[in-house]
Amino acid sequence: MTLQLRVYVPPHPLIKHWLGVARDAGTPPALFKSAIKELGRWLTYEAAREWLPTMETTVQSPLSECPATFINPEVPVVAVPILRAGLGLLEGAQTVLPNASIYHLGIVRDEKTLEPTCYLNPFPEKFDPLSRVLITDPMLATGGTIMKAMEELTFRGIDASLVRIISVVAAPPALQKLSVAYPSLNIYTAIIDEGLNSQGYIVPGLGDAGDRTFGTF
Ligand SMILES: O=P(O)(O)OC[C@H]1O[C@H](OP(=O)(O)OP(=O)(O)O)[C@H](O)[C@@H]1O
Ligand SMILES: O=c1cc[nH]c(=O)[nH]1
Ligand SMILES: [Mg+2]
Repeated sequence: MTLQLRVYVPPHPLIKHWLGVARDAGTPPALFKSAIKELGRWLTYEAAREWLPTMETTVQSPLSECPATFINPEVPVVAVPILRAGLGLLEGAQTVLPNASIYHLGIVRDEKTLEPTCYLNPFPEKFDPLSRVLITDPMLATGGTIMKAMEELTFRGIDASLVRIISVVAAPPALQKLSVAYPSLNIYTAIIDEGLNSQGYIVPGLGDAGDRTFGTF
């Protein structure tokens, strides 16, 4: 598979640790949710590098004036959790990006056809084209869901190169689709798995992320 887009798998011990906890079928929902939150925190930290806009100024230290760099408050930072499972990652992301505006995007895939349906879209008609957008969705499987999310954003003026996707497990079909449609996109994931089973679940994956987060088995 040839990928043009940039897919980062940060080699961080905390990311590996929480991925192991999330993968373990014996992990109960409360701990699973904590693991996903931690992954959201560290993946967002990694994704923010060279993405969050900064501004240069000076501050007066107790001893003298010195240069200082701050996050530029004029550039909108937008987080888009894909319901339901993206909410767990969002919790961690918000610890890194406390001032982000949150737009909850509801997309569910049909369990038989695997086709995504959007049931909640609170987006404005147009976003500020300079907006930095973080999409949170733990599972990139067939890619139907994430492609729909990208379509809804780019249609409203978002530049794909300013989007960061954080996911826990990404599979080749999703990465292939994103690569063809959005070559300038950047994805941060805890792992890239082998592929999908006949029901569209990622193998080895971690099962149904939404059900495991919210205890709906
Ligand atoms: O790449 P795809 O094949 O489209 O699958 C990935 C999507 O499937 C899951 O959501 P699901 O539809 O189960 O909704 P949920 O989060 O509400 O459980 C997951 O959270 C992703 O959003
Ligand atoms: O493995 C998968 C694939 C899609 N959605 C999930 O929650 N898990
Ligand atoms: Mg689900």
